[in-house]
Amino acid sequence: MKIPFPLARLRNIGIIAHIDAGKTTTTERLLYYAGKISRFGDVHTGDTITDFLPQERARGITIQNATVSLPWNKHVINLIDTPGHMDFFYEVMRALKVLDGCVVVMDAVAGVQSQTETCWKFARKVPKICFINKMDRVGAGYSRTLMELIWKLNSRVVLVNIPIFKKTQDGDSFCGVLDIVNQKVMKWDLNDPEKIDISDVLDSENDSLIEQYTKCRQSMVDTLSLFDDVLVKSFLEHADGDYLKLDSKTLNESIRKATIQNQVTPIVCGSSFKNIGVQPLLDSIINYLPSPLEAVFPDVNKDVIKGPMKRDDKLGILFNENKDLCAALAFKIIHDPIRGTMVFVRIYSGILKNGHTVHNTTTGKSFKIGKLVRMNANIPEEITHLNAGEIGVITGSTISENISTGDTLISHSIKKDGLKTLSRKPEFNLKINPMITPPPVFTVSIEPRTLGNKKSMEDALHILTVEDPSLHVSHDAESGQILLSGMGELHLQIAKNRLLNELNAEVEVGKVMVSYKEIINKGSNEITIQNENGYKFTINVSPIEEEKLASLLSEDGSNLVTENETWYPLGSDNNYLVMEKNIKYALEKEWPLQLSYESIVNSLISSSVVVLQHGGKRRNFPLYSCAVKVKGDWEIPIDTTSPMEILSISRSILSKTLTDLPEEEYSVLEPSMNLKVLVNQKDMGPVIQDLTGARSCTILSIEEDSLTKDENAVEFQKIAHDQYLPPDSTLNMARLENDDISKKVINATAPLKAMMAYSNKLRSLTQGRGEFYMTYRGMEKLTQDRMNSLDDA
Ligand SMILES: Nc1nc2c(ncn2[C@@H]2O[C@H](COP(=O)(O)OP(=O)(O)OP(=O)(O)O)[C@@H](O)[C@H]2O)c(=O)[nH]1
Repeated sequence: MKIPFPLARLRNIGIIAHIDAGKTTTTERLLYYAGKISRFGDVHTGDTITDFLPQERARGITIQNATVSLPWNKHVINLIDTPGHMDFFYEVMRALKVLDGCVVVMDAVAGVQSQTETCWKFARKVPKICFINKMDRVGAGYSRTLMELIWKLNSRVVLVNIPIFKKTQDGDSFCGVLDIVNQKVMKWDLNDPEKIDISDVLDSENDSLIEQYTKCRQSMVDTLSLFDDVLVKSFLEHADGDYLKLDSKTLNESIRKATIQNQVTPIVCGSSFKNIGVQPLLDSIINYLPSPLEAVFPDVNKDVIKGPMKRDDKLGILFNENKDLCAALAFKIIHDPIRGTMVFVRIYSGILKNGHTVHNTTTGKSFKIGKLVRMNANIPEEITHLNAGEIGVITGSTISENISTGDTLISHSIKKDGLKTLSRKPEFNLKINPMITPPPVFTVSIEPRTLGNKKSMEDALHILTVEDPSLHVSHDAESGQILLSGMGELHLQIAKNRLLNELNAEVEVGKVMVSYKEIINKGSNEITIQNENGYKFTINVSPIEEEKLASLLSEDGSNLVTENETWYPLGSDNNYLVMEKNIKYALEKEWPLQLSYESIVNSLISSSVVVLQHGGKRRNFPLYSCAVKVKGDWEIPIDTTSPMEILSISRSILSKTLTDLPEEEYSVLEPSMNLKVLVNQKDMGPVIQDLTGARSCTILSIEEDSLTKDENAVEFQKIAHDQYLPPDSTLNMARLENDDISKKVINATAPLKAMMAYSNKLRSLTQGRGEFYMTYRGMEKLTQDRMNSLDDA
């Protein structure tokens, strides 16, 4: 038998950052230097490996995650190139769910940009290294970017390498890096991407370089010594307290430990476009980011995994020490015109084999899987099995109706049909908590061109939403229209193009509108139905108290089990199905019903989603932040095999209890955004006037760019002060108080509706110098004024 690839030599990583930081260009160079491609493509010519969708090539931006695998120094790196545009943030969220570490790419001119901040915060538990890219550009600021990183992202840094420049007629030109760990000067040949001139820094005749090296080393050791006693011992005993004598192996081990513990971020720099600094980035991925054996444990339902999870060299994570168990998470689904449905999975435990039967713990269904493949961007490679820690794809005719994004799959690692053996163990019900889909904020109406096009429209919409769960389809009860909702205007534009051009749907798409919701202000009556067929359900709906929800949610927002209740998310509108522990069946030793518990829950989920989507009494907008509570006294006949009656009973109770609530108990909500506008001092007046006047924004603060009012700011300002930063002509610019140069940041909250087409307005108010970023803040009740403007619209 083939010996499995050692898990310790595997890296599952993502590449994340603000739009245009250079993620795809960097990925392309990583593939090139790893020997996976013989020439690198370019985002301008639309021939990169990871941006393979027609729309990605046409627009030069990444829209969906692309997985590639590359060898480096006897290791394998599975890498996901993620999109940087905020409309596609769900892609980043789902990649981070299955990755063990990530590379954060920064544009050395732009510094720490807003979407990088968002990604960084979301990835707070994931070990990271940072690649300061675009060092070749005029205005690139290595130390200025680092300063921002420390202040804005609150991280300690370890400078693995720093930039070096050569003098030219036009000034300094970026040509290589000074490797602080290995004491090397590395200079790349601009005419030959393979050629590097490497020398010992101490042999250099450049005193300033030696001084920078010495100071960086000292700063590195001082930072690492805060966390690592082994390093301190080595420094004192073997290096005689001399910073330069500490060997690179000890340093690398220490950086690795501190990175995996999330205590420091190693920094490397370069220019992907000019092929400088990419090989040291590859080394750093291997040296500092965790293997699956060192990664953070996945978040699972604690009711079935009672003891601590353990790690095994070959089997990955052991749940309840079960060595037969294979557990995987489905994190992405695509429909390939030739290969059919393809489900991307991350294996956490055991081995998944071709043709084995798997059990979906989310739906309660079991089925046989077809072929397994490993994807390199859009090129598949057939394989016989997937080992723990690996990322791969399941294909086969049975999977399309049996797996959705976020489902946990269980299989027997050895026996082809070994589910019977597993089904007696508690971990048969293991759930790796899925990612939560963010609420959509924009909507378009979709109509078939003719009645005959209705079926093909529904099929196309089904494919779109299965592939991208951050798109939602609903039905407007009042107008009878089908509505497609998403995360932003670009998101819906791309979806529209896919519908028309890729999926060939004959549809008319309306104009983009903001998604409104409704909320109930108090709980509805509890209604019980008990019928002669032996069904009994008691259900009511109440508004969710945010504090209660926050106290229940695990850190990544998905594990909701209390002593008496389990909370199941209902789509993306912050609605939940709350199942009380069943009084009758919970006491039985073995499950007495024909129908699985999962299919009962799934029926209740389906009916709740339909009724809540049907909308509130004010404007029929979908209901938001509701808990549908099913009391624990429910009963169903023991021999029922179909959930149909559960669907219809629960739907009728829910509709009735919501209809009984008077209209005054419903309120309309609109999406509210956190807004950050960067402008020069002299443009502030008109920008603020426009925001507070026509756009009803609330200004929260006005700050200097790159300063943070965060409570950690003082601590991190001190860290920034203590950290040695190499000389950088742009460093002081960040601190200049000169009104013409220093940018101000206006922080505000804004109703999304008022911010539509804001980029044109800001451009005209600031002669193109202003920038703005928005992130979703939450749904807010409409003020009377805004309610009136809704009436007028
Ligand atoms: N000068 C310079 N330009 C670069 C460098 N790396 C990338 N670029 C350019 O930056 C632009 C964006 O590069 P991409 O690689 O598409 O950036 P991205 O982060 O993948 O973008 P999204 O995936 O759309 O978020 C392109 O014009 C690249 O050629 C670099 O090192 N130096």
